Amino acid sequence: MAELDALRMQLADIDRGIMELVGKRNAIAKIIGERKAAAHEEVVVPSVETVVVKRYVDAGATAGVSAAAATRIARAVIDESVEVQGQIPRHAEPKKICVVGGNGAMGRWLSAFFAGRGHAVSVAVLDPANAKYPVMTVAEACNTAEVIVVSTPVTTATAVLAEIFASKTSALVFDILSVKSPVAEILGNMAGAGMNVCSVHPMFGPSAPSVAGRNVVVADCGCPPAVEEAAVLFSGGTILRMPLEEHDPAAAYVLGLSHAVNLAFSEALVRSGFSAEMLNAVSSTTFRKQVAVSREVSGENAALYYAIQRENPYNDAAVGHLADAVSELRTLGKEEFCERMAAGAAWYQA
Ligand SMILES: C=C(O[C@@H]1C=C(C(=O)O)C=C[C@H]1O)C(=O)O
Repeated sequence: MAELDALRMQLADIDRGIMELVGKRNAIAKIIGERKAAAHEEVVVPSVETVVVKRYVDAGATAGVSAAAATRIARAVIDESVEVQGQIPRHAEPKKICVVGGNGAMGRWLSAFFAGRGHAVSVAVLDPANAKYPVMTVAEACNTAEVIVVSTPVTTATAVLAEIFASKTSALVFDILSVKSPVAEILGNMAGAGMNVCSVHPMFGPSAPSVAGRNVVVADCGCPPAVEEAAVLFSGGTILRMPLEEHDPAAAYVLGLSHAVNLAFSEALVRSGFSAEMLNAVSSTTFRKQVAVSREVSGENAALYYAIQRENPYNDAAVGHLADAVSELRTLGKEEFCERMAAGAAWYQA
């Protein structure tokens, strides 16, 4: 026992040393992050990360650490340094920004995010008593704000955009909806009338600690300068510019399909009659990973997830492929099964 205790003390010393090194690494990453912030550059540099991961794998091979563990450790320290860099305030030219729907989960995230960057944030909300920022009406925002962010549910966004359209405001206007088809027409009309409008989709939820390393789609609905103006507001994130009409076909896969897979997985578990405790006790590697994702998805905002399934007209085709693939899996012959599995592997390789 005394021998084990002594060995564990040695491990404890090493563990503290590792944390000390990660802390030192973070401090250097922070300096790199400050340079990036000053230059309005993205935090994540995938080509550098590839080199870093290889460095861990190579050093691991020498030190007797498996490639798998070296890769996981590399990922953990890189993710940590990305978050450190994401917390560095980015000094943009301060703007008067009104977040419509500023009491919602993403509305709150955006308000705090913009306020943290030195912007003067106000909100237009249904319940002013719960607001964390000065409250104004949409009409007032149209008169006084320099940026109006529409962060409402899909069902109310069109009416809000119509009110903004009617005001002919000169403010930069964008929504952050997960589904763009319901607002594509009005956004196009607003741009056609000369308004400063685009459409943004942060590809993350309100639990994201920063924008660093996270994708932000900035979609063009006919006013390219608005795209650039909005991109600056999200500087540090990984900005992806695209024409508005390209958003929903892709979102049907990166949101609709991936939610559907997880929702169906959870539903199948509910129908199984087994308890979570029982299946977790016999879990396989794949089951454990799948449960981690599906469990997280099951706790998300149901109204939003419903809209993502129902309001994106491209979703039916994406989820249809899933339904077909699952039903065919039950009858495929061995040869075809193997071919399809190989085709899947090849798709990821390409
Ligand atoms: C530290 C940097 O920023 C990020 C973090 C990296 C890391 O922790 O090694 C590598 C590349 C970037 O994605 C950098 O650019 O060097």
